[in-house]
Amino acid sequence: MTLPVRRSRAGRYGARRGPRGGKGADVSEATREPVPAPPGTTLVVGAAIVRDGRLLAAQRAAPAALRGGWEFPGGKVDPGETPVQALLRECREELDVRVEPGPELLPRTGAAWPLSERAVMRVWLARVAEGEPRAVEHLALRWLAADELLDVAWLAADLPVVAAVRPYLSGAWVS
Ligand SMILES: Nc1nc2c([nH]c(=O)n2[C@H]2C[C@H](O)[C@@H](COP(=O)(O)OP(=O)(O)OP(=O)(O)O)O2)c(=O)[nH]1
Repeated sequence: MTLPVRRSRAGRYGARRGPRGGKGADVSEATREPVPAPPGTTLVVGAAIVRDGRLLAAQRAAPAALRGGWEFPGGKVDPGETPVQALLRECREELDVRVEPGPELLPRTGAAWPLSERAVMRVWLARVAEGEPRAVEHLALRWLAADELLDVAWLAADLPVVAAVRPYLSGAWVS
């Protein structure tokens, strides 16, 4: 069966379907040209770290309004940094691990996942290449199996991303 492609986006990102059809989203290679956030928009990056069929979720400690909410490890891209550099830095700072980014998880519409009126997030599938994640800045970490994905209170904007990760929990995207 030929899987549908999103032609308008495929050219820009070199997007391809995931190995199992990637029902929730398209993926692209981490090495593609970075896509800047629209002017006036903060670009956040997140790592969907998968191991043994589980997704790593991290519980925010701050600010107060977000404390207790669960998210993808990551943060804002600093000036002069590429998004992938920011992803690696944030995972080192927050989890004390080196991650290896895989394909980017793309929303069906738009260049990135909307977080708010002023922020968007780009998310890469990733695996731990070195170290064991520990909650350096977060309250807690959890490895969530497919049937546990919604057991934690994700930040609202993350829910579509979590749904998009689900088909990739098999780790089959790791070549
Ligand atoms: N890291 C991360 N941030 C998220 C997610 N979902 C979501 O809405 N956000 C929001 C929360 C924050 O308002 C913003 C990211 O800011 P951050 O505080 O993580 O960034 P940072 O580590 O660079 O922190 P700072 O230098 O600004 O203190 O994006 C997510 O899954 N991961």
